[in-house]
Amino acid sequence: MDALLVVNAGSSSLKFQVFGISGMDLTRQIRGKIDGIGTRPRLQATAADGTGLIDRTYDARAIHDLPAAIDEARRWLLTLEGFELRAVGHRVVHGGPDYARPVLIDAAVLDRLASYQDLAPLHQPNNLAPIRLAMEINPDVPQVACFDTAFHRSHAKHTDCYALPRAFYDQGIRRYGFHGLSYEYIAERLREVAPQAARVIVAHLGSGASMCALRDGRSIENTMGFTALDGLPMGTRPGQLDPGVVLYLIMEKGMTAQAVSDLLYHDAGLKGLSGFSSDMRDLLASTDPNAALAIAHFVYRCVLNAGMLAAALGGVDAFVFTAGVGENSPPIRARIVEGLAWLGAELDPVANEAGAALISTAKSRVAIHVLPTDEELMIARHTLALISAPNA
Ligand SMILES: Nc1ncnc2c1ncn2[C@@H]1O[C@H](COP(=O)(O)OP(=O)(O)O)[C@@H](O)[C@H]1O
Ligand SMILES: CC(=O)OP(=O)(O)O
Ligand SMILES: [Mg+2]
Repeated sequence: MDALLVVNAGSSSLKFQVFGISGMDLTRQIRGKIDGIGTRPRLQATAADGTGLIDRTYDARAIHDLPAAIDEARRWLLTLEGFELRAVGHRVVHGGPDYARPVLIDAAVLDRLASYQDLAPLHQPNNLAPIRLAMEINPDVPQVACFDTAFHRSHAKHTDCYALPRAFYDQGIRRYGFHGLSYEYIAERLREVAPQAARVIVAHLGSGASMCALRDGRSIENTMGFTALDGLPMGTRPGQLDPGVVLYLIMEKGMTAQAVSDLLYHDAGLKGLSGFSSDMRDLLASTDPNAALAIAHFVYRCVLNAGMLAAALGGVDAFVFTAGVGENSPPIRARIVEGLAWLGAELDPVANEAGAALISTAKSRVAIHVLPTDEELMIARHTLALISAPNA
């Protein structure tokens, strides 16, 4: 069968899927992921009918980073039979000022994408490594890069700029925003499940976390900026931080730029505040007061940022939870919705515990949805469209 491979390297997980292609039709054949990288690595894959193909756990040291996960996933994928690889689609977190839509990758594109490495050090190197590998192994198979930043390129300029001299904007120092493939998918789902909702806040709460304001299905604002450090607190990133803290650490505490970068990308957020884990499941299961502090901070910042996006939208018709925490954690959803009571949001606790798709009461003024995201499907569609009509 002609097949398309999708690769999505996140900050704590590597997701991969195989789609069968026939003309412009895509049929999902395999869903796979390695999550808990560096904490509790686990490789799982299922066939189209949900049958388990592999479920293997590893010692944290065996798969301690994304390159190790890529290696393991590749070894497993090579054992599959019956697929003729026709294209590979990749999630690439940063598209910089140059890429407002998916692009076919060649050596020049790859060089350009590598130049954004410092703008997304937790992701970009891991996004580009499998591209280089596939170029080496299968140089004739087309590869497509799909960007987290592209969906936000519709933002108005006054929302996109920082209050810095204009030259900095022209150099590309802008509020790009991320998780765009996820928001693009959710916007599409909302056209089916809530077509009347014009003003929507989507909370993508995973290991990386952000929120997006959708007006009529288009992104008008989000909580991330130039890099994926801004906005909400995350597994290992602090979210919004006074830049004065960075200056103080370098100028007064003598930290090197690299040490500050490591702190902000790897040792802050839930991990930094709790002192022991970046994984929300660990914090929820713990009785440590520092875990409670990390959760309270996370919930508070989510509520605060939702208020900001509500202002950008001039009111809220619907609120969507998605990604690892948003899709799977009833207690976190409950606490965030409690903080949105001022907007007229009211939770149906039974629906929330049951993991229903709609978790608000009938009289809630904001419809609260839980919609599993599907970045991989968006990547597959963009990839198929580009290889079918590369010059469109
Ligand atoms: N049942 C759960 N309760 C709370 N958090 C969960 C649950 N399941 C997964 N998560 C959280 O989801 C995160 C992974 O989300 P995901 O969107 O897959 O992340 P990423 O793509 O950024 O690697 C994990 O770090 C974990 O904290
Ligand atoms: C942009 C980003 O933070 O991505 P992820 O949530 O996959 O880490
Ligand atoms: Mg992710």
